[in-house]
Amino acid sequence: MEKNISEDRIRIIQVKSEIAAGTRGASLGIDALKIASLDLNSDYFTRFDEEEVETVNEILFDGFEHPHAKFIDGVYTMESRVSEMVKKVLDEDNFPLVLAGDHSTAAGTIMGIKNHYKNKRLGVIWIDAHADLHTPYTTPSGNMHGMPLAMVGSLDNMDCRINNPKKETVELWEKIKNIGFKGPKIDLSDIVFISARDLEEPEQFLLNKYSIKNFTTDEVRKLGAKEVAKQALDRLDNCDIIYVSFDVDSMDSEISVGTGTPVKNGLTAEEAKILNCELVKSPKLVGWEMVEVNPTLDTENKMAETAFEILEETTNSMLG
Ligand SMILES: NC(=[NH2+])NCCC[C@H](N)C(=O)O
Ligand SMILES: [Mn+2]
Repeated sequence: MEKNISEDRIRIIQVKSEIAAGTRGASLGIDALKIASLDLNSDYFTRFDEEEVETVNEILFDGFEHPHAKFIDGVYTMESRVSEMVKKVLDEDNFPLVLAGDHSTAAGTIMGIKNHYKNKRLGVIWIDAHADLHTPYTTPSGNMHGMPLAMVGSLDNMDCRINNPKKETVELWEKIKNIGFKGPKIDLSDIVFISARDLEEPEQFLLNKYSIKNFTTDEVRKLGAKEVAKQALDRLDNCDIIYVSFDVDSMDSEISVGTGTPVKNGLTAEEAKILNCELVKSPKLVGWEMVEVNPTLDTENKMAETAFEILEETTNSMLG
């Protein structure tokens, strides 16, 4: 078993990038979490060593050249940097706890994990309103935070093609899929979604094609968050290691106001907390991530305060 996470092994990796989101402001999410910790009188951010990945957010001022994969050149840089940082932290025998802006960089986290654990089978638990399985060929928006799982699954999803990205876009997309090493980092059937409820048809097609399980909000409510966490881990029984990605928009749009793409019928904050706290008890856990807090869309930092409480309890839960 992999896990024995002690307080001194946790490295908070900050990725204040927002270039892959469609709405501005997610790069401020990490600072909003820190403000929340102060307002809630928590010593959380004094407890762990931090790392920070340098961003390229200034490219936002230039406008985008790739309509079906906006700022893909910057996204390629970010995925590479995150991947290297996560690998470095794991190489040093520490635990990557990633706090990021837009969700695209979770692909970098997965690339870094797989680059360290080359021969291990990685299971991914994706708690999110969205499936983030688009490609430049299928995206409705061109926003690359809708694409991280396709990046690490090395997918194009040509069966569902609706866009015709230009040559330069495709070249960069190929480079992204091959960061770290050539080809897929995960098996698509080793993904479990929780509360994914705003999927486009090309994504639903992939869920069916690879028999990917999505625990709906209804199932979480009926079975209870603890039971769903158990069943999610059971489904990944054949995986050697587990990574959990928590997008705050998995929570209901009444709670997750301060995020770029809120969706109705989501989790309660309590359900999200229990799910994360249970999942991170797995001895196979090798990484955890929280994304998409956007204080510019919020009132009185509510989103960050809710997210911070989940962050703190989840971290305490992984320490055992
Ligand atoms: N990580 C996120 N918030 N993703 C939202 C994606 C929304 C939509 N599916 C799109 O591709 O534009
Ligand atoms: Mn997401």
